[in-house]
Amino acid sequence: MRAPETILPLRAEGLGFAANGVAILRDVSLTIEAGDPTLIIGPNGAGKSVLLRLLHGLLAPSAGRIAWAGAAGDPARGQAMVFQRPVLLRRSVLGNALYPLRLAGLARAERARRAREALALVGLDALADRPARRLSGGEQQRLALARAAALHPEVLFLDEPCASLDPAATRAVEEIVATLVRRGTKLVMTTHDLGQARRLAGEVVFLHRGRVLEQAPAGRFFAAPATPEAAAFLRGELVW
Ligand SMILES: Nc1ncnc2c1ncn2[C@@H]1O[C@H](COP(=O)(O)OP(=O)(O)OP(=O)(O)O)[C@@H](O)[C@H]1O
Repeated sequence: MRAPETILPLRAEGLGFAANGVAILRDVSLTIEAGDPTLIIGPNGAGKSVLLRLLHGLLAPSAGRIAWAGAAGDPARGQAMVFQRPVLLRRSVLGNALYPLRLAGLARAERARRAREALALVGLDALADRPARRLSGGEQQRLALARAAALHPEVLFLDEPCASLDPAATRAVEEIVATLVRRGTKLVMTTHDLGQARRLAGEVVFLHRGRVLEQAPAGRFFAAPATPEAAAFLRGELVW
């Protein structure tokens, strides 16, 4: 069930991030609205992961600000994140799905219901009692998705969730993600896989050397990128 008060749009204004005196993100301003998935793409080292971590609140910006709507609520409650390499607890598959629900303060019966529902969503219900760390890479990533989905976030951040998966496992993750999108979850995702970006994106944020060069509807971005850097990236000619 969606919280009655939306936390979107999410606005970043003049966002900067520097580490050890090196600017990694510079003057990033963008608005993320409810609706179709936002895919953040760009060459290796462009700052995609750093941007996602800033938006999620895992990193603090060195400059600028991030503002969620629905200030009355706690934005942390409306969003969840899945990482490239999931960190699973040394407990069962079900135990992993239950854990964040307990942290969120949900009642026992509701925790059990949501965890079971999320495991069914990702096709892991039959493996509920297995030790999570013995799952395959693809299964572990599906469990990480279940763990996040069980929180019923309005916004789900995914950082290269398929980077270490084979094509079949990648397809499975994409199907789960598509189901979440159909259910109304706003997806904000980084990927280096242009095919995946084309399959999933409603809009594209193109990042290059720490700056947002384009934010555009996916159809327009892929058909007619507005900057020479994006055009070169789409041709496979921009490596940094
Ligand atoms: N906490 C940090 N401290 C110092 N440097 C960092 C930190 N996080 C990221 N970087 C550097 O910032 C740059 C951008 O990193 P980031 O991981 O965001 O890029 P990316 O676009 O996600 O790249 P990739 O596609 O290779 O994952 C890189 O040069 C990286 O080494």
